[in-house]
Amino acid sequence: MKAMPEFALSPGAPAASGRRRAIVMENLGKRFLAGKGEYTALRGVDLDILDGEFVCIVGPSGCGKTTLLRILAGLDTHTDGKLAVRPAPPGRPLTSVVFQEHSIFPWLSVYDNVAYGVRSSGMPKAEMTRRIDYYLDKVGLRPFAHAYPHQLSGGMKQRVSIARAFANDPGILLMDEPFSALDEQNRAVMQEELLRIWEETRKTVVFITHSVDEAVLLADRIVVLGGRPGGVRATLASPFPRPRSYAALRADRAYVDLASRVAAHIQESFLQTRSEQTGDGHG
Ligand SMILES: Nc1ncnc2c1ncn2[C@@H]1O[C@H](COP(=O)(O)OP(=O)(O)OP(=O)(O)O)[C@@H](O)[C@H]1O
Repeated sequence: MKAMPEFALSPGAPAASGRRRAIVMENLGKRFLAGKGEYTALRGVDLDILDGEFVCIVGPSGCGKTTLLRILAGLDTHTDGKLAVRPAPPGRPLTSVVFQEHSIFPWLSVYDNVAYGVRSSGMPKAEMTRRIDYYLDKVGLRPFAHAYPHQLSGGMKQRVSIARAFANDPGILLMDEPFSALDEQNRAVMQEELLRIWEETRKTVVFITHSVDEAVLLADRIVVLGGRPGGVRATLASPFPRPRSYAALRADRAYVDLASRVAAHIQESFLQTRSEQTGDGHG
């Protein structure tokens, strides 16, 4: 995907924190055609995401989380406001997306699935092999490099998607509920694996989840979307140092406090979303 031309309007200027902004959304909105009218899924979204920041987006069902991610991924376009994404360095993709359902090719081996994007980057073969092996190791799939997707569990397939996304080395990693189809044990393992890889790469990540615990474990900042049309209802900064582990975090009183605050904002957004549902021209 190409860098969006509006970035010229806001060329990587530092945010108040002094860190560069990776994504700038100003009054961003999305209207879908719905029957003879239109349906506004997002309205007035003002949100900056900083370089190297791990942002989790939470909010009630239908508030526009996936719509927002699809717009950031260039899979859909915004209809109102401005969006600017800092261009990735030459030879690197602007974004990579990991979806809820793994999206790996059944006819390719684990190795070839992870290699898929990197192969078209023009990278020298030795470096490519080193990078793919590195991420296969990170997600514990090196012994399965020559296996095919039908020989893997759901958790292993999702690991392939994650290894591929990191191996592509995108400017921004977008994740839409990547662990929600996994059982609790696999989910906990994957969250810690993701944290470990992220610690090493410090990529800009936008991660959608329905799980408050997951958001608190992973995020530097949690953004609560809500309402109909959806918009930013709250943003909460995480006070927890890194590296993090679930065990240590759960024993921290501040963890319970932050999780309760996030849950309260989501509940508030849910009630607001429900009360705004009537007369929306949808369905
Ligand atoms: N292509 C489309 N055409 C019309 N309406 C759409 C389209 N895509 C999404 N919507 C509507 O936009 C709203 C937001 O949908 P979206 O999938 O972004 O919500 P969400 O917060 O990700 O929900 P969930 O948590 O259930 O996945 C919903 O009301 C949905 O029906």
